[in-house]
Amino acid sequence: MGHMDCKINVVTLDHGKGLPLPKYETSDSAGMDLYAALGEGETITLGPLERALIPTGLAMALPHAYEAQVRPRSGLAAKNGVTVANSPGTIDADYRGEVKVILVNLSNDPFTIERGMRVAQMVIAPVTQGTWVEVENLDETERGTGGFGSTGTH
Ligand SMILES: O=c1ccn([C@H]2C[C@H](O)[C@@H](COP(=O)(O)OP(=O)(O)OP(=O)(O)O)O2)c(=O)[nH]1
Repeated sequence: MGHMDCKINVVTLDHGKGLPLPKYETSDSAGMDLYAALGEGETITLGPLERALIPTGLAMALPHAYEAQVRPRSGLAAKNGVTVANSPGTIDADYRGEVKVILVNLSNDPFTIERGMRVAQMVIAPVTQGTWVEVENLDETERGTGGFGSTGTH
């Protein structure tokens, strides 16, 4: 079965010019890696617990009822302790600004970001919007109000 297709209009911004568009690395990759669209020779160094907004050089128009999620790359997180501070970041379909990655360094060592580095990944997903139905009582269930570790304790 093929993947759902989602055509996304994209504009490449100046400082990202020359970088490839993000792509799926394998035929079944869920996310496309986002490149740091820093200027030629520009670097950003994150000290321990520091964060920064990393430009991707992309402005896009997702179709109605889609979103994009900015998620960490597991390699960066495991090797360098560098992750996405607001993970998953939410890109709304009506957002026309530059997509940015909020990277945070959770390690004890400084981490330097260079132009073209793959700093995060972006997953395209369909959006469901909920509609409230206000009622007096909720139906009864086996779980009831139990949560936060309530199962398996008796
Ligand atoms: O990691 C992210 C998260 C958000 N955005 C952009 C796209 C998104 O559509 C917009 C607003 O994001 P969000 O709703 O998460 O931010 P907010 O703090 O609630 O701001 P706003 O009041 O502008 O909605 O910012 C990014 O570029 N990267």
